Amino acid sequence: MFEHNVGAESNPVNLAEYARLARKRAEPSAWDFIAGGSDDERTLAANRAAFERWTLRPRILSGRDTVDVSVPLFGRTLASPLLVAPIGYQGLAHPAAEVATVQGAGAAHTAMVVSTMSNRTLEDLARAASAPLWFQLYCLKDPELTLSLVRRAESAGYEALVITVDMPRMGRRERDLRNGFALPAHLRPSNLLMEASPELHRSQQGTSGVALHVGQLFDAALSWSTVERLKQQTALPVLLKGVLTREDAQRAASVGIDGIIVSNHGGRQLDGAPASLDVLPEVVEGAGGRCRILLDGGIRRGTDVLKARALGADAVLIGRPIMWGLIARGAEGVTDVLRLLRAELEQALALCGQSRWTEIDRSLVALAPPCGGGWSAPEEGL
Ligand SMILES: Cc1cc2nc3c(=O)[nH]c(=O)nc-3n(C[C@H](O)[C@H](O)[C@H](O)COP(=O)(O)O)c2cc1C
Ligand SMILES: CCCCC(=O)C(=O)O
Repeated sequence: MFEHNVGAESNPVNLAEYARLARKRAEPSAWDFIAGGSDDERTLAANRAAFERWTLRPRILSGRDTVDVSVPLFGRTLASPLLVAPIGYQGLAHPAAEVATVQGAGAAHTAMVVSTMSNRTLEDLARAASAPLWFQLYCLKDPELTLSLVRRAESAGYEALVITVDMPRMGRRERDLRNGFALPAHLRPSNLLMEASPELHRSQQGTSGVALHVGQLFDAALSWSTVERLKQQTALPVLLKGVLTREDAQRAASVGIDGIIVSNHGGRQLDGAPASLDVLPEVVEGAGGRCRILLDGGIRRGTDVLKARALGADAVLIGRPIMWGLIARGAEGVTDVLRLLRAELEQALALCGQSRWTEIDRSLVALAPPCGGGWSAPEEGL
């Protein structure tokens, strides 16, 4: 299983080794913020366990010696089906924060989704980019401030708008409550031009500064009408991030949403929500071919990416492993994590007797026979 292969740490050869290295280097409460999930962290563990339940069905003697993992998506061809997931407050991981991630992703020819809660402005990040950028939007209580973020992203050349819909309020992350986690004073939510709220930076055991800030700022009454209005207000492709049911996929498709990201926010929101991989087939069915389908949560190996494809994903997003690379080695670490994962994906594709990402179908996977041991969540929240 994923964490069993952890060996040399100075020169990581897989993502688990990056996790080890990053954990040693990170400030403990920042590590907890990044690694943790909500409540009992069941959904966090479920995301990984879901991949373990599927096996691959390799086909032999294919006679093909090339692999092509490029993906046509929203009018452009991405070099690979990997995207960097939106992650807020990357200054916790590295002094250069999102600038290093954008540079690292660019060097790996990988598209990146920039969070509303980035520590560097979306304009600065656009200037540092050499691969496509998408903008992730948190809908704020103030609709004008929300719309101004969309306009800024459009002007700066972002190519898609990802509206995160699973955080009308923040999940209870008990690690953060225990640590009295707050954002260090030198880190700011730079896209919000106002002064940051003092709560965000106030550390007090039993509270999370980040959660208090979300309570003040985010639209807790976020609804379909807000999403539909935003869809009308922008010409960018619009994706909803955080869809987990057939019903919501049907509705998203019926209001003209261009893409769905099947996600439980990396197990950080509703604990008890299903693993994203487990609900991928029903979301694909609900969307009925009308939206592109992406998935995130628990992807740590190239074979995981392949399984997500076989069950219906057009592309996938990578969250925490990007932070492991960033903590361990800055921009180079981000590039290396993405290169490792892509190399694993290409290797797995070839060993499955396939040559094209776009041609993979459901016949590539089968449910694994139940094994006695079961999955236990690694303490690191890997
Ligand atoms: C530290 C951290 C910060 C995150 N910040 C955001 C964010 O600002 N916006 C968002 O839509 N999702 C955010 N997410 C969720 C990720 O985009 C993604 O859904 C999740 O991390 C994927 O799971 P994985 O970490 O197992 O790959 C964050 C996740 C982490 C771990
Ligand atoms: C204010 C949101 C912080 C980033 C986030 O989405 C998360 O921690 O999951």
